Amino acid sequence: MARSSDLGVALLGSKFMGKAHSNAYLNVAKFFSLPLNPRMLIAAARDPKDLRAFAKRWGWERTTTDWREAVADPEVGLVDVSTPNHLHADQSIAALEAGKHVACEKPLAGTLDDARVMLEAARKARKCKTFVWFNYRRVPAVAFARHLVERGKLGRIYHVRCVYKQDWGGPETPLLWRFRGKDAGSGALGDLGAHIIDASRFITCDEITEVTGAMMETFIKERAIVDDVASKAASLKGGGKRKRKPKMGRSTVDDACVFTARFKGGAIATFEATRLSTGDKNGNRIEIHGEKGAVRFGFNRMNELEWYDNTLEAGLQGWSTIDVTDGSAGHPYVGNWWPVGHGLGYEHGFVNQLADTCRAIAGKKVSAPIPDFADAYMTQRVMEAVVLSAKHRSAVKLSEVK
Ligand SMILES: NC(=O)C1=CN([C@@H]2O[C@H](COP(=O)(O)OP(=O)(O)OC[C@H]3O[C@@H](n4cnc5c(N)ncnc54)[C@H](OP(=O)(O)O)[C@@H]3O)[C@@H](O)[C@H]2O)C=CC1
Ligand SMILES: O=C1CO[C@H](CO)[C@@H](O)[C@@H]1O
Repeated sequence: MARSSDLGVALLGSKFMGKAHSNAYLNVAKFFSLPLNPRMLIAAARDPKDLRAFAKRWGWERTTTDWREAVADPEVGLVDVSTPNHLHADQSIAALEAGKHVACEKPLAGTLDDARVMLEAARKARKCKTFVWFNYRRVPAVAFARHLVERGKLGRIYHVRCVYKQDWGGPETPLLWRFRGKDAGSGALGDLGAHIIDASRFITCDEITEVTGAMMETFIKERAIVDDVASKAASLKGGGKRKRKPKMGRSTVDDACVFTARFKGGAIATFEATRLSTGDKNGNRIEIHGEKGAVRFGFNRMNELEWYDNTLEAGLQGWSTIDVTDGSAGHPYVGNWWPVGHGLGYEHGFVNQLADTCRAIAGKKVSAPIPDFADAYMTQRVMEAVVLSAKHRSAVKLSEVK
């Protein structure tokens, strides 16, 4: 039975992110004391059999293959958009028009045009709050790096260096929606680059003003077409059930991209995002160097933050590794989980973000900004500047990208 403190949730999409978010809805109220608790009301996807099994496993009360039915449900207060990028606009806007809060996966949209109409819809729906699942903001080490910047520990920032390197995009991986421009918008740029653009803006508390020297490359031009049978098994691990000689289709997105950028505060930055970094699985890494200190974060050691204090006397200087697992020492979120030293994993970022989302919906303060549509639109503009810079082989000022 619904309680007044319940937040009815409709989840759109039930695969990778559908699971990550379901895990968050299941666990958030067990680890955080919240002003309202999510109720897993209705899950929507295309395949009814898969969907029923998913709902049973994760505890969703109802299912539908019609996402509009889920969005319109009067008991739903929050619509969670966990579908491919080309659906984010229609689904988010329908939810906002129905008076629901929206938590949409990243990137905000496949295209800047879609992102713009989403932003306009969010502005019109004054009573509704919007959130974008840039989950790395809620990794304790990343949130702690921002705290250090806010406390002036780095001083003036000179360098921002970001890479997001994965290797699942080899020729064996079929033409998933992630390789189709009309569904994904872009490839490595929107999939991986969006995360590090967002994280760099978040940690530095600064905005990118110019993108230069972008290169985007589609190394693998054709991939096996995913037929209906294979699509159920095909995944980021590659393969799935293949025909002997599969029909091939054109990949219309970048496999990799690199660019440089300038921040308003004067820092210069390098970015690299790739699905073809052989040997790298989730190589999300950010390094920031300032006048007074520097930080380095790497997802492979996500419970640690490397720190260099440039204000110490010369003989005492050196990189140190902070074990970011001590809530009582001010490390964000971890106090809600395990005793010191019993770190967190990938999935906890989503739970931490959901806790802050529930607080924000209830009008409570959160310790660091959760990206809303306006915030994620800034990241989308940077992505567009990258596309324009690569296309015209030129520098692009963000003021030229609206
Ligand atoms: N924050 C993060 O770290 C991550 C974010 N993402 C983002 O999450 C979103 C979803 O990605 P992910 O969960 O990996 O995607 P999946 O391909 O794993 O799942 C997509 C889901 O959307 C449903 N769907 C509805 N309509 C369509 C359609 N036309 N084409 C394809 N699927 C459809 C699918 O239904 P059915 O099950 O019936 O096929 C499926 O449940 C993307 O925006 C992506 O960028 C993804 C991974 C990590
Ligand atoms: O955000 C993301 C991070 O990694 C995934 C793959 O492992 C991406 O495809 C995804 O969209």
